[in-house]
Amino acid sequence: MALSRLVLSNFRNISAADLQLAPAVNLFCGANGEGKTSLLEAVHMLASGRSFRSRQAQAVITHGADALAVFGRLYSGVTMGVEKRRDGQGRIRINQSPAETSSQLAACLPLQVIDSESFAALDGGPGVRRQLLDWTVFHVEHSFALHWKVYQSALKQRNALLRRGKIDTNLLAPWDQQLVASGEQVDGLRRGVFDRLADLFRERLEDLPGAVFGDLELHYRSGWKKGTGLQAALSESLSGDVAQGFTRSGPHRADLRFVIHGQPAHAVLSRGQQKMAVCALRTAMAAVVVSGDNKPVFLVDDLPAELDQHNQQLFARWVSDCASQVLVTGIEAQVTVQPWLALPPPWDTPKMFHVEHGKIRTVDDLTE
Ligand SMILES: Nc1ncnc2c1ncn2[C@@H]1O[C@H](COP(=O)(O)OP(=O)(O)OP(=O)(O)O)[C@@H](O)[C@H]1O
Repeated sequence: MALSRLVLSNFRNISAADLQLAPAVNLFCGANGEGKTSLLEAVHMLASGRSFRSRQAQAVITHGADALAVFGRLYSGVTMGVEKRRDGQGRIRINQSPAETSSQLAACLPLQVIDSESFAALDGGPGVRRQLLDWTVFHVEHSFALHWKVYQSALKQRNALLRRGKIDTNLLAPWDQQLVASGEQVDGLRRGVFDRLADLFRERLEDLPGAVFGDLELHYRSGWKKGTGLQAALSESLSGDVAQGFTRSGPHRADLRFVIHGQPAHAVLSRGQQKMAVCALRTAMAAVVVSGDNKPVFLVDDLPAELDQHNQQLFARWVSDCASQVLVTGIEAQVTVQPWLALPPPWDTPKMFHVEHGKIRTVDDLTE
């Protein structure tokens, strides 16, 4: 669901901004360090309650200010607000009422971010890829959040017992039961979504220049021994789990693998090819969610970096097929606007903003 209005106060170097956003493409251009990424970061905070660059809200609040606030209105009329204070307190509101969890924000405003950290989908740890799969499952399978929560709480209890060392294994039984019941559910929901995701990912790879993409395979790993039930896997690894003090099998160890001729994809693909593989994955994730009826918003930090013009245009087309809206940053306005101009309306008429010293203004003329 697209954002129609975005209001910020004391967000990094942006002391105040009140923006009317276009329903499709919004471009934010300016020199280094002027506040472009901060603006995307603010939208991310609105959709999740946290920054994508810093764990500490204090780092994000403008130096010398006590609190930051981000407010957004969606084209549907829904309003959302996040406030963070320097003392660690904060507030989340949806339609002016307090929200209990940040996942309520995520449900209102599904978001995809593509920035320099996105390469971690290929070269980072399994946790990053698990999160990507789970983002997709969360938005299409409404029971997923509950099963995952139950699983994580059982896992915490089981690990606490395992850490004690010599334990009566009967004590583990109730937690194992909960772990198996919720863990099999989590795995089943992930598998169903993964199959759709893998098909849509492959479709996008077919658009890409370079035979190497024909050899790129995406695999799902459940987190325990193939062909075994979770209960059997837990029993089999029990002595090792007791020795190590934690549970080594289960959906908390799930992973997605990107493989080319048996090698991790990031060891084979060029940097630009890696970025396109990430873009293919992110837009495939969004396309899975679209069939669930809530189109995501894309935040793209410096789209032109590493991509030639053909790939930028391809990405713009993928986004226009699966997103409700995109906010893109770039340094040169003329370069940043190019990929969108050949798309069908309303994607061909980007709204342009210039960002300078934390001040954001709309511009009509690209040479301004
Ligand atoms: N808490 C803060 N208070 C005030 N200013 C901050 C704070 N944190 C960061 N800044 C400054 O805000 C500016 C915004 O940086 P941002 O990353 O948004 O720039 P950018 O336009 O995306 O640049 P680039 O093109 O280099 O990526 C930087 O100059 C940074 O030093």
